[in-house]
Amino acid sequence: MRDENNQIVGAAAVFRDITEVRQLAEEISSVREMKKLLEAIINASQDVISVVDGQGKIILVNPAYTRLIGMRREDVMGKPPTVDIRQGESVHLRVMQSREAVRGVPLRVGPANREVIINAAPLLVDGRLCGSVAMAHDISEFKGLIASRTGRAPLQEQACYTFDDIVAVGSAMRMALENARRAAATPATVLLLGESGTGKERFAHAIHSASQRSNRPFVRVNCAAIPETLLESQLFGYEAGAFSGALKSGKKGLLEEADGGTLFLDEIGEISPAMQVKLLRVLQEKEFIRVGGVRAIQLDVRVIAATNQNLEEAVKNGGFRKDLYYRIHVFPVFIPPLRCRRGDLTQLIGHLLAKLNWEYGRSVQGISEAAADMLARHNWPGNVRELENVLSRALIVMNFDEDTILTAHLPPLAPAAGLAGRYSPAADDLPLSPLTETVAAAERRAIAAALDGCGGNRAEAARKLGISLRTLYYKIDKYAIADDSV
Ligand SMILES: Nc1ncnc2c1ncn2[C@@H]1O[C@H](COP(=O)(O)OP(=O)(O)OP(=O)(O)O)[C@@H](O)[C@H]1O
Repeated sequence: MRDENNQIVGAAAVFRDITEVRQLAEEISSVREMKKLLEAIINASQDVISVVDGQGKIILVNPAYTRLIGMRREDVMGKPPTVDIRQGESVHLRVMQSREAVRGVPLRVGPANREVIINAAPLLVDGRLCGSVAMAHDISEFKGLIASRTGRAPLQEQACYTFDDIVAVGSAMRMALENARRAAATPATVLLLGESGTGKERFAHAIHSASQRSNRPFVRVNCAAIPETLLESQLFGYEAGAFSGALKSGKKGLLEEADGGTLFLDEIGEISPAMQVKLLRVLQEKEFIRVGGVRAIQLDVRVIAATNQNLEEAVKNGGFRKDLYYRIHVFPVFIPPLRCRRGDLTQLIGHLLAKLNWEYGRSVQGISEAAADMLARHNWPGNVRELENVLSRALIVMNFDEDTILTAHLPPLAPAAGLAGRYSPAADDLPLSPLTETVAAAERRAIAAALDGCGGNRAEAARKLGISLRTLYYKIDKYAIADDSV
């Protein structure tokens, strides 16, 4: 019917449609608001969250994930949940198979091999499995918290790095790596020699990880950081009531903590003559007595020692016991300074950038040619650690929309003598020890003689030697030139 009534019915239908559309629009907008709110909550969470869909593909990660795991959103989205795992099995896959939640699963994740504990649960909508959600917690944070509450340094009981985590391009470094690999396959005591920041600790981790003791503890003792008065009780532990302030139950020392595993004695050149005697006894007898105790405790540890000092020189001038030196000098591995392996620079920069991106929650892609050239011409007295610091500073000064390190982001770096021109990779890998040691010894002698000749006046000695005062201070420190010779 095409009468008036009909028209009224038609208009009512249009009005009803408009009302429905309006309601729908309101619902959509509130769903959008809810989605935004949920996203804001997930993004604000300090907990690391990742979600996979029903097909087991990653569909959501939050910024805390990027920071902790060290991988960018675009590197993981749409990928299987195993993409970020270094060690262990994917909890998402487990949850999807069992449709049950899991709690407290330890894993190692991301380029930095971060140790985390994961809880995960299935996403069930009307009984249908739609995916899985996981939350990761950084274990080192817990360890730090426990340490700050108990006042006790956290024990490092697992090695975090393998040989794959060591950049070694040039022949000198590859040789060091090869030696270390050989040493790892034996139970021999290893002595890591190299300047500060060359990667001795990383090598120690890698040797342990590749050894038969890899699933046993790895305990690092920084001999320079523990005060002399505490070193003995920290190393050997003590019996109940051994001294005032001692725990009633007594305490295990680091040696016992390392039993069955590896004991990493970092900065071994720093220990006092008295401790040298005690340590020698442990290495010879393979047993020790707790402070205040009488019972000898058997010990089964593999020792890796490291020093940035010239121990041979220290033995000659009486600073280090000869017998202890020979005990630890079983399998020496010399790690060359960065200035002698400039061919490693490009790869090191890439490796460190991945690590720093993770630490700073950034996604810096690379470095300009001019900036790389500037880094290649620096002498790197602080070695890889200095390079890491320079790159960290660059990341800090960069704006969030910049993804390439430019010279403007770098601090002033003095070009090394003889490297004023463009760096040529062919000039890589200066000769290895013993020539380096000979040169170092000659340098040490020259500096000590100059200081003597100038009555200890460092500014004058620096002028005579033709080096900056800063370099002189660095070298005095590096070669442990005693104050009395100054
Ligand atoms: N070959 C390498 N590849 C990748 N990273 C490295 C390498 N060498 C050193 N690093 C990094 O450089 C920094 C310094 O290394 P490390 O602490 O192992 O040096 P070190 O020789 O033990 O220093 P120190 O004598 O001062 O204790 C660390 O962050 C380490 O991870």
